Amino acid sequence: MMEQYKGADFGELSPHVFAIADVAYREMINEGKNNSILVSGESGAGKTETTKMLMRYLAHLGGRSGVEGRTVEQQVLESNPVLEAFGNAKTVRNNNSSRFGKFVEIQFDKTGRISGAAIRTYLLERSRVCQINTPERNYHCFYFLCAAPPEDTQRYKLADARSFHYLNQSSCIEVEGINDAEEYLATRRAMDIVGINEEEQEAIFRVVAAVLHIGNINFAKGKEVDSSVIQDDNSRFHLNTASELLECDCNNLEKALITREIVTPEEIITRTLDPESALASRDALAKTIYSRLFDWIVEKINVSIGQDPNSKQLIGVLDIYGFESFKINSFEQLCINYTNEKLQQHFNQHVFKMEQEEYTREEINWSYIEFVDNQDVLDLIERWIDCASG
Ligand SMILES: Nc1ncnc2c1ncn2[C@@H]1O[C@H](COP(=O)(O)OP(=O)(O)OP(=O)(O)O)[C@@H](O)[C@H]1O
Repeated sequence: MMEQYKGADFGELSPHVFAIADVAYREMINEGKNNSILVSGESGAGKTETTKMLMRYLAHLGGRSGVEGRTVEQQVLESNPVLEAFGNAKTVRNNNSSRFGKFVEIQFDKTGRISGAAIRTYLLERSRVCQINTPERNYHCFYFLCAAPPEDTQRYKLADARSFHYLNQSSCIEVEGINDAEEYLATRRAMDIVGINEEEQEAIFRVVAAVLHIGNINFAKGKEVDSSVIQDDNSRFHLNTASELLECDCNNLEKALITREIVTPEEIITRTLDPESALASRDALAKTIYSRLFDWIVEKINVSIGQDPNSKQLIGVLDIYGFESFKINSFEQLCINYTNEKLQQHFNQHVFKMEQEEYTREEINWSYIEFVDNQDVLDLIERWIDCASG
């Protein structure tokens, strides 16, 4: 199929993602134009799969066969399983839903060969780390790690996924078509290819396990008013294990969870927290650690793939998270849907509005094409943001 679309005139063959990638590549080569491809659609529509096909096609056109070692295109393609393990989860709509936005910039040299790449990610859904509902799951990597070979799970003091609060809030632990044990090994192999070494892999999974242990730390009321203590021996075990895995002092970790420091111009005031606030601070810590781990992995992949400082030509592929509407929508859905509306407006602007204005200007006889203009939706959200920010 790739061969058929290679160099074919746009529109000559049936519509296909390869046709879009082909025209982007040809224009870049022939006219020196950089191009970006926006892959949009609601959640589960097939954006991520389409993005992978676009990248495979670009690798087919600009790849360097016969090159020794790991090529840029191989690393870019192999970064998908790694990013999906840490940034994708089962949702109501999609068993492998991307919970972040991704912009992949593929750089080419003068001869049209791929010479570097950069991956930028946006807005990982942090709330999922601590809160999930049936029939959804948390991020895949947690289940992969719980299903790892015994020597690995023992090292991280892990047990069945059902024993962890961050996973057992949903009754969905296994997903049809996903073999967590095999995926764990596949993720490790993909990490090797993208240049994450054994020691770094250990550190990554230590942090993943630590997040699970943090989620099992519970609090009881302390003697003082509005204070709390570690609930029982079980919670203390998880606190100790989390601090071992994170290589931090156990007392400091405990203090960080049950107190809050308020910095004033004069002094730093330490206040104790009631059990409910301590739980909130536990969850905030888990979310922050996980999202920073994700950013670190992306950064690591980028360093390993490498950028071409001399590259003048590039093709960007944007895979955003799709539009979502649940029974209860949170701030995250507002951000996701606002982004989608904004991109839809960009599409409307270029495909309908500007094009038709040009027809009018040039007095071309054509029949007006109706489209749903979502400007009112954007006005509503943007004016609300303006008001909220004062
Ligand atoms: N071209 C395809 N061929 C076969 N199956 C596909 C194809 N595209 C998508 N699918 C199926 O649909 C599922 C959802 O696709 P994908 O993850 O690409 O959706 P998405 O639009 O990126 O969703 P989200 O916004 O939730 O990340 C895939 O896991 C796969 O099972």
